[in-house]
Amino acid sequence: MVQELEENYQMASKAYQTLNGVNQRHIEEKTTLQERMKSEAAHWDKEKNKILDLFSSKLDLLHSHQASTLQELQITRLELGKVQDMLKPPEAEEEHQQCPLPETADISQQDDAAEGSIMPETESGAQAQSCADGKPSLEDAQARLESLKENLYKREREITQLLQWNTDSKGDTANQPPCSALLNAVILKGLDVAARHSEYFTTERVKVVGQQLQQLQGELQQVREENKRIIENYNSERIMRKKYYNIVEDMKGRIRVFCRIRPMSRTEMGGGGRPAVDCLDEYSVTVETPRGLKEFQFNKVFGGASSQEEVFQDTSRLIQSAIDGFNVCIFAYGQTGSGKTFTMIGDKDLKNPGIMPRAFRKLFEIIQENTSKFDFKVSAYMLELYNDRLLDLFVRPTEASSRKIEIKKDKKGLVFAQGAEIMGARSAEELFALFEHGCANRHIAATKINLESSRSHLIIGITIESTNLTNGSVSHGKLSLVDLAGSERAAKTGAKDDQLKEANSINKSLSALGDVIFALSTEQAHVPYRNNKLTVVMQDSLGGNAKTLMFVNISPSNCNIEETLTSLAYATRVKAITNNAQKNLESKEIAHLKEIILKLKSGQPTEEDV
Ligand SMILES: Nc1ncnc2c1ncn2[C@@H]1O[C@H](COP(=O)(O)OP(=O)(O)OP(=O)(O)O)[C@@H](O)[C@H]1O
Repeated sequence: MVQELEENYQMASKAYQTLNGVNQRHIEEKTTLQERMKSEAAHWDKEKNKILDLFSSKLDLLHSHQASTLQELQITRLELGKVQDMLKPPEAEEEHQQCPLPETADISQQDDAAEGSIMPETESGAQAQSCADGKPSLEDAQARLESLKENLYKREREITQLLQWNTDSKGDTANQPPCSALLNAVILKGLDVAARHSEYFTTERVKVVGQQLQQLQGELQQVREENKRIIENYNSERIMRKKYYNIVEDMKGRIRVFCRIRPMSRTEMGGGGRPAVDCLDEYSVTVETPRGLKEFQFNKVFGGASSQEEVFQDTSRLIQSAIDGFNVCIFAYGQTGSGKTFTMIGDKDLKNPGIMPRAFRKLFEIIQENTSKFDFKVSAYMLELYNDRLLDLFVRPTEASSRKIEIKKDKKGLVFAQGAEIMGARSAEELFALFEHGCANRHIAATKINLESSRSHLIIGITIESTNLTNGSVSHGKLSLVDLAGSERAAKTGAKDDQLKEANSINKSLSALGDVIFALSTEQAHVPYRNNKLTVVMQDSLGGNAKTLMFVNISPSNCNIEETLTSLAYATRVKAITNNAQKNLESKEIAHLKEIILKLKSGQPTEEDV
């Protein structure tokens, strides 16, 4: 007996030494990796600065181009004015100057003009006649004044349209721009007037004016094309800059934040609401506030027309990370009725499945592709945090209320739910069946804002153990999918009694989450994770070792502006949080030694004993 104990002790000591050696090696590997990461981060910082420099020089160029374009437009406007003056039939001047004669016209024409003989049979003819008679009628003068005023407004509108078109980068190139249309109209008008007043407008004169107009038209076309090119360059550089920024932020371990704007709901449209939120490009969202337009930047912005598939496409690489042994968390945050459940789960009859069902499918697709190289084990737990209580959704509600579930952290800082039912799944279908079973036990109620409002936070934890069949190394990945209950104001949702209690509990937990986010984003020494069960559950996802993706869901309507701004400010803070994602991988030796130690501890015989 003593000898056996001695042998066991020897074996444990040996195991301890081997583990120590492996540990040392890992520390060295970690140091090397840290150094490499540091130098890569420095490299990316340099790259980022280069990109920023390039961008600002391009921006300067764009500004100077825009200034010169504006100048040219001013000149064009003046030129147009001059051209109009030149084309103005002599009668207009006569009215203003009590029948003065064109300076350049010859004497015979002047005589004719004085008699009104070159005036065609227009109202101005009559006016000229009355002018020649020396008895201008008040009505005539007034009518003429009105028509001049109308002409002036028309010109003003044309010029404004012309300027507008030039500043609008999205002008349809296939369509003729208003400036060309305007010039063409001027040319035609000029030719018409010239034809009617052929004595005054000699062919030579018409030719010169025509040439000037054509030259002007060509210059305008050039300015237009250059403007378009500059704006295209500006837009593509803006997008490129943000892409690189995302890569750098990713490398730093920043939490990724995607913003999703849902379409206007029938209730919002019926209540006279109008859209006040817009996506500027795939990274920026703007909100019309009473204090002006506010812009927010995220790693990705999805508009109302984005499909569930598009949203998932940008998310799916995280599923691969979970299989590779990373701790991954995807969660949705937003006002009640903003589309969190639609994004995470899908619509009611799952015609438009969201991230969760798609993630289940993707998970097993990747597993299927790798079965020749790895052995996989998938298991899941499903909880809801309802009225400050953690409930197991895999058991009946009556049983769930008597179960005690505690959130614990393992040595690597990974959160797990002690006391929760953990179910294995061998296919996407099995996992989905488990999920549906859990969903049936959830707390859902109708509020004034959302007919199927989630009254609890939903937390699904999927663990993936994969054993490399070649070298025996084992990795443990975790995929946490969280659909948070919506932040809300009781007055707006019409909550009473039990619903008010639910709403208070939801708001309390979200406020605790806000405190954690604030502490992390401002790098405080103390992070108040323990203030609420929600923050305890999410502690390895925020500021922990997870690769985290947050969806901030928002309504597009002007009636939700306040909530939208709060959510976007919340999400902007989350963007600043850095996680330290690490792969949970053990070599074959460590996994084996751990198994032996466990067996020794429990007094079971080991393979070596046999
Ligand atoms: N992108 C979208 N496209 C179409 N319909 C959407 C979209 N997002 C949300 N909806 C619809 O809007 C309504 C509210 O969405 P959802 O239930 O997902 O909101 P929620 O944020 O989860 O609300 P709560 O916090 O109250 O649970 C649902 O009818 C949903 O189908």
